[in-house]
Amino acid sequence: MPVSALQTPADTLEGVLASIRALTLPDKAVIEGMEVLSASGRTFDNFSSRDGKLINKIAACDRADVDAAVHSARQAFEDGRWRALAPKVRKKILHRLADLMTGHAENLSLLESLDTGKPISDARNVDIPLAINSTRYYAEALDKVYGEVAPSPEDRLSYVVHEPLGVIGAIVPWNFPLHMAMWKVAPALAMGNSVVLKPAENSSMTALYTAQLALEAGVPAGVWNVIPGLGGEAGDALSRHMDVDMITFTGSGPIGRQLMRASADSNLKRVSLELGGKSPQIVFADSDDLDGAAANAAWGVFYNQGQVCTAASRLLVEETIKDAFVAKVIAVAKTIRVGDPFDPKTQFGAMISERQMNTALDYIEKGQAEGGKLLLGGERVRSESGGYYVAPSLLDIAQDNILAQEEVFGPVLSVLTFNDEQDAYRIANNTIYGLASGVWTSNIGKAMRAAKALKAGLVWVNGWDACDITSPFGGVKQSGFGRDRSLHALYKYADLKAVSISFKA
Ligand SMILES: NC(=O)C1=CN([C@@H]2O[C@H](COP(=O)(O)OP(=O)(O)OC[C@H]3O[C@@H](n4cnc5c(N)ncnc54)[C@H](O)[C@@H]3O)[C@@H](O)[C@H]2O)C=CC1
Ligand SMILES: O=C(O)/C=C/C=C(\O)C(=O)O
Repeated sequence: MPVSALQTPADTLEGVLASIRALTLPDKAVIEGMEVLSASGRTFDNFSSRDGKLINKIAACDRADVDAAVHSARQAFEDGRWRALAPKVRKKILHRLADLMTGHAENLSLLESLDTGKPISDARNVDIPLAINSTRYYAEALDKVYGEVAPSPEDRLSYVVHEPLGVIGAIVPWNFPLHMAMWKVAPALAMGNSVVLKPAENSSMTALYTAQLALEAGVPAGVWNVIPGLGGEAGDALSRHMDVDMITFTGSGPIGRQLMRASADSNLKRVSLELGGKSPQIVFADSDDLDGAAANAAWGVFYNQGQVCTAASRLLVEETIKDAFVAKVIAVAKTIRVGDPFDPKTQFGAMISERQMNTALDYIEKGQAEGGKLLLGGERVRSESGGYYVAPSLLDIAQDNILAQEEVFGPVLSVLTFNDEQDAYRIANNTIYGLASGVWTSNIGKAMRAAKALKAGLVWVNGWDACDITSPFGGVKQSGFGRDRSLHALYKYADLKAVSISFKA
């Protein structure tokens, strides 16, 4: 059980390594308020992305553990130990959780960087603060959930209330482990549900740690269970469970499809899917901030080593400024400090796994084989460390190149050109995905037309990743459906009940 409170973050590589050595690494499931081994006693190996070495062995939950966790969550839901608390009490407890996460932010950052290979500075400045922010946002929102009074005859009162769904199964990925978890867990809990969370097998530790903090904050046992394990075992069993009311998921398209099949084959549980993307960033020649556009073109895809569902992986630049603009992007990319994730100065760390690294390298090779011209990077770096590092890479491609269509989920930026507005929107929309999109222009009319023309759940004009928790996040087409963030995500975890009462004398 974690015990440390506010710590001063180490500001050297040696200091971070010493802090990590001092940590107790979470490795057990959290079910009914207890840290438990898997029922079978099996574990899975958790490897470091930074150097490929074994970090620890974590409980490998399977069907039996999922049954226990869902049973615990159901009991907690039905007896009302959480749902029936006054909203102001639940709010206070979730704020207390956010306070504890803040107190433990350095440990959470260390665990996140250790598990994923992301730079410690990103974990400290982005992942963990955003996870805390989500917790606070939904703590604050939960006592503002009002129902409606519906038009009725005079001797009748008809009203509509939002009721929690019951047991929510949350399945999250490894690219922003705690951040993605709290996008789902915080609104689901705020609405009064119980949650069974399955973290990705590469990145279970911050969720396990935070579930312990939730107990300390006063979230009753059983209300938030965490079952680490393999996707095909724990994740599959959760998705097929007859007593889970909803699966909320972020991850790959193939698993998203599988979750829908599992729902259809079991109890028709709701499914909310946040899947991948091939997001375009369009740069018009009339932009008066081409330096800003270049910085966003680079960081829009290289942040988190490109492992972001909204990665701006297609740069669409107006033909007339192509060469000058691409030179600017390359200049920015060359300043990115690739290095040891535990060095606080590092801006770009390791990819999650050997598999993910090889996927990125394969795509770079295929892109070139299909005529793409490599402009930067394209190779594995820091290989002597044993970790999984790919250089920020840029390719000039044609529209029929595989890199114009398929998600790489790695640090690979593909450059395409367009001639006019309609050409830009046509190319931008020419994928199966529709998650994020961006436009750089100084023409307000063009910005408005682009916002309308782009088929995406998110459109950012003159800035990439420009929204926060207050805006809904999610996609159209094969990027999925359902939204995280904002009040829309809160209501996603509720059902509507319409009541009509006669008071005729
Ligand atoms: N939209 C996003 O943010 C993400 C997209 N991806 C995409 O997916 C590709 C493969 O990455 P993976 O880690 O393999 O993604 P994935 O979709 O397999 O994993 C995401 C989560 O689903 C779970 N899962 C896996 N198989 C499952 C099953 N049969 N039933 C239920 N849950 C299951 C995993 O354990 C993990 O918790 C990446 O290269 C990337 O293109 C991956 C992670 C996040
Ligand atoms: O915008 C953010 O804060 C991060 C979003 C990342 C994802 O949803 C993802 O990569 O899955």
